[in-house]
Amino acid sequence: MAGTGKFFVGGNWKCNGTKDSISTLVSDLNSANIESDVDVVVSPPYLYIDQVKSSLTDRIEISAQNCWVGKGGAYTGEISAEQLKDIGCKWVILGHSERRHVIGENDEFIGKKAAYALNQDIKVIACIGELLEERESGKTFDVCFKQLKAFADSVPSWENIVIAYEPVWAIGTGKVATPEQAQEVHSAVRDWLKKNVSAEVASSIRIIYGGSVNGSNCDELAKQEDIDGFLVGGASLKGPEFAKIVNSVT
Ligand SMILES: O=C(COP(=O)(O)O)NO
Repeated sequence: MAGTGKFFVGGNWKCNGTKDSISTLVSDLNSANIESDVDVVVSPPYLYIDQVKSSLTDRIEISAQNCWVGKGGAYTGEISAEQLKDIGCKWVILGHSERRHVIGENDEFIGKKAAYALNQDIKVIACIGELLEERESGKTFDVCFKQLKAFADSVPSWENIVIAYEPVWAIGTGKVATPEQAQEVHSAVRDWLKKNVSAEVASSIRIIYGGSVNGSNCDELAKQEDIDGFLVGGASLKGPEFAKIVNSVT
C-alpha cells in the first residue's frame, strides 16, 4: 500500500496562500512533532509546490490538487502527471468534490485521470462523497459506490491509492459528519472493496475522512474503526492545528 504508515493525513490547501503565508505555515509544520505511524501529505496550489518542497521537512510529502487526464501538450491551463513527477511531487488529489461539482468532472474522467497518474508513478488520493440532497434521499451508498466503480474500472492497481470520503455537505461548512455517519460509510466502502476488488486491498487501504475536520472534532472521529486518517481543508492552513489533527489518528 501507498506509504508505510497505518494512518494517513492530508492537508488540502486549495486555492489559498501567498509566498509569505506559506512560508509561515511551512515553518510551523517543520517545528511540529509528528507521530511516526502516520503518513502526512500537504497539497499547496501548483504555484507554490516548489517553494514548499524546497523548505518543508521530508517527513511530509507533497501532493498536487489535480492533474491532466493524459500526456501533456496543447491543453492550456493544465498540469500533467509527468510534470508533477518532474518536480518531485509524489501525490495528487483526484475527484475532489470541488472538481466534480464546481468544474464538472465526471466519474469516468476522474477514473481515467487516476489511472494515468498512477501509471506515471504519482500516488492518488481518490475522493468520493455525496451531496446533501443525495444523502437526504438515501442515495449515499449508491453515489459513493458509483464513484468507487469508476476508479476500479480504470486504475491498474489499488496499491498507491488512499480513498478520501468527503461528504460534500460537510466540506467547508463547519457541519462535520458525526463519527457514526462517517464510520457507516467508511465501513461500507471497505465492504465494497472486499466484494469488488479483493479482501487484501479492503483490509490494507487507508480510508480517510474529510469535511470540516478540526482540532476539536478529530479525536472522536479518529476513534472509529474504519477511519484511517483525514483530508483536511481549512484547518490545514493553521500549522499547529493541523499537527494536532495529524497526531490524533495514532
Ligand atoms: O475539502 C476538504 C475538506 O475541507 P474542510 O476541512 O475545509 O471542510 N478536503 O479536501
